[in-house]
Amino acid sequence: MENPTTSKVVLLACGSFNPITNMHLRMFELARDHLEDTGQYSVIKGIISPVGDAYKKKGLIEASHRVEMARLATESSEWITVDSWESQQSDWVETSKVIRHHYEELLAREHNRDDVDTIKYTKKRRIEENYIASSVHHRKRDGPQLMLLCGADVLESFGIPNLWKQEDIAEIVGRYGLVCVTRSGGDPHKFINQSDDLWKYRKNIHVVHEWVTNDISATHVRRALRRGRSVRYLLPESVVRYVQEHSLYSAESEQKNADVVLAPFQKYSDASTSG
Ligand SMILES: Nc1ncnc2c1ncn2[C@@H]1O[C@H](COP(=O)(O)OP(=O)(O)OP(=O)(O)O)[C@@H](O)[C@H]1O
Ligand SMILES: NC(=O)c1ccc[n+]([C@@H]2O[C@H](COP(=O)(O)O)[C@@H](O)[C@H]2O)c1
Ligand SMILES: [Zn+2]
Repeated sequence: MENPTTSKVVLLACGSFNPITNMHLRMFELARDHLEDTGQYSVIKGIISPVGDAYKKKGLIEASHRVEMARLATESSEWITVDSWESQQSDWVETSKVIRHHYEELLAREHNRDDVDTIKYTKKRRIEENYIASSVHHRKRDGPQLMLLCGADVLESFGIPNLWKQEDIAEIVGRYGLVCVTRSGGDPHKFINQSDDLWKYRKNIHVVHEWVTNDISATHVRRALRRGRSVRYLLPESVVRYVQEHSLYSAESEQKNADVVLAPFQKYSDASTSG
């Protein structure tokens, strides 16, 4: 029987998705199982938010392609969706602002079910049914929670100087919450233990252990593609087809932004030098 005190959760994953891989999709399934297994949460929706071109990461191809591939990849999911708001902003948007944007949308949707959404109608209807079912069964005072979903490498990147603002980390982890999926080579528990800031918010950080260690990375996929190797079964078939049809990922595309500083470094190094 369902626990009447469960909180509704929406999971938001920010990243390059250059291109989206099966592991990005698995990350959502693993996180939902983990959260629901605690008996405290009911996960009603997942959002993939590809970063905009202004992030300037090396090898980052146009957002329109990355968004379209993510759309194709999530077509068969009943609960994972893609949102292009972040990718359409002309400047790079800090993750804390992306979360705020989606949280405001979520609250607005709670009050107005007629708002426009990019997800197709059937998926929208299923998600809305979930909302309704959860609000009938679990009369929680507060609305749904939005949590950031990431791999352990993103959590560990919190420790890289000039990449994240301390107040943003505090807001993401303290106010919203983080779901972190283990990735080979990382040890999120150790990282949390060693950081006073993260330790303070440890109850808001849900570490999901991926037992089937999976080393799929978009870097590996791009490398295979520019060498003419197969990437079948690492990506959804529709994404493999899209990559082929548009001849994406070449030696040339990998050189994009090669001599440009990543947007957060640009932003925070400027801030520290300008006083
Ligand atoms: N194999 C994986 N295990 C756990 N998390 C993953 C895995 N692959 C990607 N992620 C997570 O998915 C999110 C988006 O990642 P991103 O788009 O950078 O993919 P990536 O495979 O790491 O790509 P790249 O190699 O270009 O960095 C991040 O939170 C990242 O940690
Ligand atoms: N300070 C910040 O808000 C900050 C810093 C670094 C990366 N990020 C985000 O984390 C994600 C990381 O993506 P990659 O792992 O593909 O680089 C991106 O969505 C990026 O915008 C945010
Ligand atoms: Zn990555």
